[in-house]
Amino acid sequence: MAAPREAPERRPFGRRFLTDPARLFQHNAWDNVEWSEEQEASARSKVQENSSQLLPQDKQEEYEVNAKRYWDDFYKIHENGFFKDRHWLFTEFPELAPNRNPSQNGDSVHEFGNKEESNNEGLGSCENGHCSLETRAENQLNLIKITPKICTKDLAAQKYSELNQSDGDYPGSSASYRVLEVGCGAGNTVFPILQTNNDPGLFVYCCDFSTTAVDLVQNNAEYDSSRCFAFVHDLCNDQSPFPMPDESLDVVILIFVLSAILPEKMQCIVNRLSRLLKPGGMILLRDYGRYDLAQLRFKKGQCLSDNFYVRGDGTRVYFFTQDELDDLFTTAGLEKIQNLVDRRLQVNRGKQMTMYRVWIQCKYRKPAAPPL
Ligand SMILES: C[S@@+](CC[C@H](N)C(=O)[O-])C[C@H]1O[C@@H](n2cnc3c(N)ncnc32)[C@H](O)[C@@H]1O
Repeated sequence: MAAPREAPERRPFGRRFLTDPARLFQHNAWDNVEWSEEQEASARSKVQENSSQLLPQDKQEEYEVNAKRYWDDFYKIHENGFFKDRHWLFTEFPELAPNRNPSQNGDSVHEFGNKEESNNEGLGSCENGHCSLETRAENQLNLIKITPKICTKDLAAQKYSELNQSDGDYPGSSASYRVLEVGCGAGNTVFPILQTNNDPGLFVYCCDFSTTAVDLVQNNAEYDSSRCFAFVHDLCNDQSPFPMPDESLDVVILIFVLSAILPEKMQCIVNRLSRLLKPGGMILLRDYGRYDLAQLRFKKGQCLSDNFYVRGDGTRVYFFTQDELDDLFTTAGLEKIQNLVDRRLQVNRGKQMTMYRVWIQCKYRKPAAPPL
C-alpha cells in the first residue's frame, strides 16, 4: 500500500502522506505515494495490452495533419471550462511571480481543506480521455470572464510578424521580465500569472495553434494588451515566427503541452524554445508521467506508438519518463534544476475507488555563459 516516498533528491510534492492504509478513505488525495512492485507490474502489463495493436499509418497521419482542427473542436465544445485555473502554479513555480507574497492563495495547493474535500470527491474528471489536469484547482475561483467576441485574425496585434524586431520594436520589448507560455489553451495559466505577478516590468506572451483557444484568451475580460500578447503559433512548424527575438525570455512554460506533440518533433521544439531563453532563463514543465491513470485507461486500438495515444476526440497524448524529459532538455543545452515525479493517490470516497496519478515536473535553465 502507498507510503511516503523517500528519494533524497525529491522535494516533497505535498504534505498528506498515507502511512496507515486504514485511513485511505478519510481524505480525497494522498501525496507522494510509492508504488509497489505488483502495482508497477500491473501498470506495465496494462500498457503492453493497450499498445499491442497500433493504429494504421494512414490514420496516424490523419491525426497529425488535422491536429489543430481536433484541438479547435475541443475548445469549441469546452471553451474555457475544462482545464481549470491553477493557482498551485506559484507554489511549484515561484519563478512566475518572484515578488509574490507567499500568503496569497495557492500556497495550500497540496493541503486539503474540509470545504474542498467535501466538494472534490471526483477522481479527476476523465471526459473523453482528458483527465482533468489537477482536480485540486477545480473548486477554486473561476476567474475567466468572457467579453464580446473579437476574431483573432482581425486583431491588429496579431500582425507581429510585420514588426521589425531588429529595431527592438516588438510586443513586450520594453519589459524587464518576459514569460512565454506555449500551448496556452484558454489561458488557465496566463491569467493567474497576470493577476498574481504585479511586477510592472512583467510581460506575458502566450500562444497556441488552436485559433479557437487564442480567441478565448484574447476575448477574456482579463486580457490586457499592455501586459500580454496572445498569438497563434504552431510549435511543429519551424518556419512559424515568434514575436520576440532569441535570448529575450526569462521563462518558457510548458503545461501539459509537450505531451500533445508527435514524439519525433519534440526535440526540435525544445531546441527552438531554448534559443528564445536569455542566458539564465528557465523552461518550466509539468506533464503526464508514465503509467498515469490516463495511460492505463486507454483501450486497445488507441495507441499510435510507444506511450503515445489518441483520445476519442482526436487529440493525442504522450506519457513521459523523467529520463526522456532530461534528454530533451539537456540535448537542447539546458541544465537541470529540478526533475521530479509527482505520484498522487486520488480517492473517490463516495464510490470507494482509488486512482493513481503520475505527473512530472521539470525546471531546466540555460547556462549563464555559453559552454567553452
Ligand atoms: C492539454 S492542453 C493544455 C493547455 C494549457 N497548457 C493548460 O494547461 O490549460 C494542450 C494544448 O496544447 C496545444 N497544442 C497542441 N499541439 C500544439 C502545437 N503543435 N502547437 C501549439 N499548440 C499546440 C493544444 O491546442 C492545447 O491547447
